[in-house]
Amino acid sequence: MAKYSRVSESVGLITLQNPPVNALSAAVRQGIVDTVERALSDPKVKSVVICGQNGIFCGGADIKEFGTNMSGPLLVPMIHAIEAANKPVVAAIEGSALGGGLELALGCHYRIAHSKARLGLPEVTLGLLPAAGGTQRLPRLIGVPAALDLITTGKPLDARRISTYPCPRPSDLDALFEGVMEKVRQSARGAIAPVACVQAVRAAATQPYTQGMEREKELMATLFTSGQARALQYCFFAQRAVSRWSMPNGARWDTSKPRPVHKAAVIGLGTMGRGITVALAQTGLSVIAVETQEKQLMDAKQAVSGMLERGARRRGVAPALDKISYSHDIQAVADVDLVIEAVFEDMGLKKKVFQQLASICRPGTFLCTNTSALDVDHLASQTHNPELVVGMHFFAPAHVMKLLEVVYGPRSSPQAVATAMQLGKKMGKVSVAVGNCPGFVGNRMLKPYMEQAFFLLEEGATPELVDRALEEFGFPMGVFRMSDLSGLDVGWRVRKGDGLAEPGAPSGQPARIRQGRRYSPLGDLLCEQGRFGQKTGQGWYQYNKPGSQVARSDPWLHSFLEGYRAQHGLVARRIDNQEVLDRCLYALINEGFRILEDGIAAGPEDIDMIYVFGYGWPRHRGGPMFYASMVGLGKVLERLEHYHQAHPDVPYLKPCSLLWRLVASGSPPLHKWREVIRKLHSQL
Ligand SMILES: CCC[C@H](O)CC(=O)SCCNC(=O)CCNC(=O)[C@H](O)C(C)(C)COP(=O)([O-])OP(=O)([O-])OC[C@H]1O[C@@H](n2cnc3c(N)ncnc32)[C@H](O)[C@@H]1OP(=O)([O-])[O-]
Repeated sequence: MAKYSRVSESVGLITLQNPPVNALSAAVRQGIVDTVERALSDPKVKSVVICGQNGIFCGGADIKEFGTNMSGPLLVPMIHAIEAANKPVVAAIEGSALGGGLELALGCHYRIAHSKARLGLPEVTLGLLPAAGGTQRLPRLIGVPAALDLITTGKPLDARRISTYPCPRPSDLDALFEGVMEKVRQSARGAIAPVACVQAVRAAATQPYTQGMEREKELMATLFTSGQARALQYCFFAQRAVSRWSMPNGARWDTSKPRPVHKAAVIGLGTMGRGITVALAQTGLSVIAVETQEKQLMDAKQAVSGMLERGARRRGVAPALDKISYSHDIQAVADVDLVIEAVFEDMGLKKKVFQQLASICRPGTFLCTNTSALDVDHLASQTHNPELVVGMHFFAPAHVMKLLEVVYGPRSSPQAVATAMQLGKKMGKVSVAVGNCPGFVGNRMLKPYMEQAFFLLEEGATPELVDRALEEFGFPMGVFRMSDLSGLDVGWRVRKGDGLAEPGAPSGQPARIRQGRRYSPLGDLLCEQGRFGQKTGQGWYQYNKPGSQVARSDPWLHSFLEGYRAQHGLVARRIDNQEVLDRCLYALINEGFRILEDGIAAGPEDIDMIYVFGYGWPRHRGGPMFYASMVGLGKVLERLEHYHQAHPDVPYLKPCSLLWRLVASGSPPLHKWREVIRKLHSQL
């Protein structure tokens, strides 16, 4: 696991060998200890070089070992021994030196890095801190401010020449640490690792090395056993697991070959279409951007160019303006490899576009829709080759948000899914393959979550109370602030389409019952008043002016809620944070179990990654299904039953049969759920 050789007579060369990233497993650590000892005791050897095989220095500690009984030499004494060596030891860094890998390099006396190498301490993203001396050595090497930045964000750096480093000279250390701590607490949203990172670097800056190392060890011990570290490490593997997709018909990632896509088209240049165009062009594809309205086309061209220029400035590259050609004629897409339709969310309009595409595009062109909830199979049936049709559901802003739901219908070919998944990966997205149903995975689960929030308002809560509870849990925005941001009219249009938001219920039907179940018309009533959220300056909150983002509590809304309750004979009761979390989150999780039961998502990791990357679910809580497994499935079931008994007219609160089954089979850990689901499907 660490090869030893002697080069040029006097140089001992130690090569880390543990594909794919030379992670520091027990065997590698043992290999390093043995080979360092050998080099130091060989009188012919005057200096030692440590490098990694296959162009990568080292990806850090072996994360897979974290959940196990760790054996083998410890990293800290191993690195100390290298630092204490009486012969010069040099780290020769190619590819990546991350986490424990960089800490190993920091223990060496010199470091030489390839100009393309990436160096970083990403431990914080796994809920940990660099506890092999990283928080103590790095500030000593590059200064406190730069070390704080690297350690608290986990972002990697390119290798740089020393002359380009700013000179580390903090004038007021206390103010610096307080400032960083404040910033970290705000952006961490309840994550404890970034805070511990600041505390550890503070020890480096204020205490002797040995005491600093003690502090680092103590903080790491707290993090290591925290549920947050488990959740973040779960996310690391889940993010990689979702690329190994499978479909219920047995098609899989490793047996389906994607087709290369060089030229793509985007139809419809509203907010989504513009973002998708930018994302494709930045990936290096040629893009035909189509918008039939001349004025809209001109506006879109200006907006897309602006986005590309800003992005290029940030990344220090040339903007990919010449990758895009604009057209108001859909015929321009005749020779592309793949089309992404992003017109207005209206089935009639989308059907028409698909019929046109089917007759214009050359045979074999993949036709994708960016719908967020409509039936992909129905669109596929408008074409001659339904096997070439899949959904590519991007999230706004499409060139920024990491999530892509790739939606397959019953007739989508494995090759079409593989091609969309690979294109997503090229665009830097976390692509998750999901089945076709209204709302797919993400928006389908959002429905019961939002419904509960509305019901809580009817029962006595305020938007402020509900949002605060969800934000304290770790969401960047509560449900009502989010709804104001994305526009209340969007959901209103969908509810009208579903025959729910009729002004005045059909005769004989109470206003709070629709289609035989409890319904809250609160959102519809606000829309009827023209309160669409931020864009109109009023929604669940009030804003200084239309477009402003600073939400303020609105006395009008509070008296509106009181009037509404009085009109419907509802008596407001006290609702606490726990009830908000229980009702909103467990209703969402229950739908997640239904999605697994229906085979719409292949496993809980898929759902979790959709929520972490697309819906602001706090990463340090691992995603909704992971969270349910941490809370305990028995408890989730018991709470759902309790609330369903209290609200029998709310079907979303009725625990679904997969949850019952999992609890009946002893609440197995999340990685075993697939077995229970498989059994369930084989019995159906
Ligand atoms: C005492 C404290 C010590 C210390 O402070 C703690 C640490 O070091 S914490 C650690 C701090 N270090 C980090 O957080 C670095 C985490 N790693 C990365 O950021 C990227 O993997 C890297 C940039 C290295 C390569 O990117 P890429 O080229 O796009 O490749 P890829 O990402 O697709 O990975 C390929 C395969 O390798 C697997 N695997 C990777 N790393 C590890 C690991 N450390 N372990 C185990 N496995 C690892 C990965 O799961 C995947 O497996 P599979 O079965 O094929 O799905």
